[in-house]
Amino acid sequence: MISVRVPATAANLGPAYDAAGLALSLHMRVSLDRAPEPVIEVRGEGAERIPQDEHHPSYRAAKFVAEIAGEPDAHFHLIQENSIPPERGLGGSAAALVGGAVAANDLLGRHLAAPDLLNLVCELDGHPDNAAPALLGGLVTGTLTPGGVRCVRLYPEGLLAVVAVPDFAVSTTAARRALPRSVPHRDAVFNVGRAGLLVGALATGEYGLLREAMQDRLHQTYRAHLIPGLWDVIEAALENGAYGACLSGSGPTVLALAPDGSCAPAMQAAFEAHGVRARALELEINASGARVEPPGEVSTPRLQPVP
Ligand SMILES: Nc1ncnc2c1ncn2[C@@H]1O[C@H](COP(=O)(O)OP(=O)(O)O)[C@@H](O)[C@H]1O
Ligand SMILES: N[C@@H](CCOP(=O)(O)O)C(=O)O
Repeated sequence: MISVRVPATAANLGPAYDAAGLALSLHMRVSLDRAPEPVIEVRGEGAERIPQDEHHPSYRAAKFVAEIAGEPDAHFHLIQENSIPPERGLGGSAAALVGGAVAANDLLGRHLAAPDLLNLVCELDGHPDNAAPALLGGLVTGTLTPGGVRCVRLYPEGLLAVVAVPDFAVSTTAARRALPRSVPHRDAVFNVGRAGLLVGALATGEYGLLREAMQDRLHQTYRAHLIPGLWDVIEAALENGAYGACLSGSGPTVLALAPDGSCAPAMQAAFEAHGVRARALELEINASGARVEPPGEVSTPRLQPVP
């Protein structure tokens, strides 16, 4: 059986909608073996919200890889041990796709080279801002082009990701449906400037710029009605030491980039003031991305809330 450990990701980082994402120290493990018929087992965080059949994203990705490897009739035994809360804006579905694709590629003889794997998982997810950092680790900024994914990976140092994870789900599909078909030109200009500043600040360590650089006009405003307290939680993070804060992916989780975890209780309290129970987690930036685990090096991924 091949086991792959895959990190959660926070996409968008405010203005970089569908363009940038950060890998986080919160993981799932996807284990895969050949089997005479499909067997899917899901354990851990949010298992009841995850398909336990061939619709499981890891299974679907594994089948895509099997087709490319010339084995369209292959079946698998899949075990997922999960610590990434599903439908919370922490890239759970992308991580599952990445885990299934990487495990199947290893199991079936590595027919896909690294760039092909990257293209496959980003295409399956529909946008590269979760799948690319889940596969590669660090901060990845990039885009889908007719020639495949083009991206750059950075590793910002001295930065913690504090996330406040509400106890309700928002599906990415529903949150994408909430977006308008067109936006005012001035809002597009607003975001282009901030997205550039964001990547520059994260590349150079000028984190004092993040407060401005993590502002957005392309998606958060249109999604705010789905997340009670969004603006107050962002404000609470900024008032309690965070460099910058925003919606994580399509939400409902709120992400703060900070020097330490001191903004966590205030973020949690701000959600509570709106009747939302939330767990606050202090996460590090994951540098390795998806990693095939050597046999014997199997640790159970655990979700550890801030006490
Ligand atoms: N951690 C996870 N593990 C496995 N499947 C997941 C996970 N998170 C989400 N999914 C699956 O992907 C579907 C789409 O999830 P999505 O709304 O994109 O959530 P997320 O923001 O967590 O990626 C879910 O309905 C679920 O079937
Ligand atoms: N750019 C996407 C990111 C979705 O991230 P997820 O973690 O919510 O799946 C979007 O904003 O729709």
